[in-house]
Amino acid sequence: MALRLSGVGVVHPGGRRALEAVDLSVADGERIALIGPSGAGKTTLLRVAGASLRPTDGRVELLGTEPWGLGAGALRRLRARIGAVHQAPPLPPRQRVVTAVLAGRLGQWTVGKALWSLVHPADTAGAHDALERLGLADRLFDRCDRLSGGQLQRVAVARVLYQRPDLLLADEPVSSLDPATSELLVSRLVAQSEATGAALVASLHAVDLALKWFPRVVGVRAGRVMFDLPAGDVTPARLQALYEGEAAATASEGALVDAAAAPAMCR
Ligand SMILES: Nc1ncnc2c1ncn2[C@@H]1O[C@H](COP(=O)(O)OP(=O)(O)OP(=O)(O)O)[C@@H](O)[C@H]1O
Repeated sequence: MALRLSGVGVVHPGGRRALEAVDLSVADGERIALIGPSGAGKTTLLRVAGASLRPTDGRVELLGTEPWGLGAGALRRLRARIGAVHQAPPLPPRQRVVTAVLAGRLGQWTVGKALWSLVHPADTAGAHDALERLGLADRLFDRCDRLSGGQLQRVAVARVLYQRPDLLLADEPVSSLDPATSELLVSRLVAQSEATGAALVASLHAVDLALKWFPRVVGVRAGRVMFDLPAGDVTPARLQALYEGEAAATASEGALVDAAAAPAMCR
């Protein structure tokens, strides 16, 4: 099992509850899209799934291990098996594209090799190959601050392709991208999952992409899983129920929706 969350709750500093009693299991090789309105808790859920945020309540099992019972070294090795694409890729502006891509494997290399690769890129052919899959091979030696926002997002995806993680987590990887580039990025993440058997969990505001590329779709609203369904069962009515409470939920200072009061198809 790639990921198992049981009764997970998160209260952020300041007291805002972002997740409540979330149960979610993701098998090896499975592809899941997280959808839901802004502030629903998707990023928080992905941070818990990537062991970068310890939940306030509940249990997390990640690639067969409970991350929060591990020592620092074992936790670092576990995190090196997880690949994450963020909404705004944290790429140092002066870094060269090749170095940014090779950084995907820093966690898997010895400290010496990792430090040396910052000066002398160790595997330019590998970085070139990953960038080629995203149509960006000609920018291999450019600096990151010479790239557009969309090109930077492609570099961030090239980095996880190069990393070859066992679990792929993508937090709105196509925010502010044009439709063709969005399609390219999602298709490459899906191809990577299929080729390597890595599970893929991606949050997406583009519902059409979620339904097209992901066999299973999880609707999240106000910190709770509202539905967890095969893509073919996500009807317009379910989507309306998921998104229609957005304004009300925001207005009530993040108050959680009572699951018992949720529509019948929710669980
Ligand atoms: N670091 C933080 N400190 C305090 N509150 C936070 C923090 N991160 C998120 N929150 C709050 O937790 C709730 C869920 O936020 P989260 O970012 O997980 O939602 P989201 O579904 O990813 O939203 P979006 O689609 O807009 O990215 C929100 O109410 C948000 O304000």
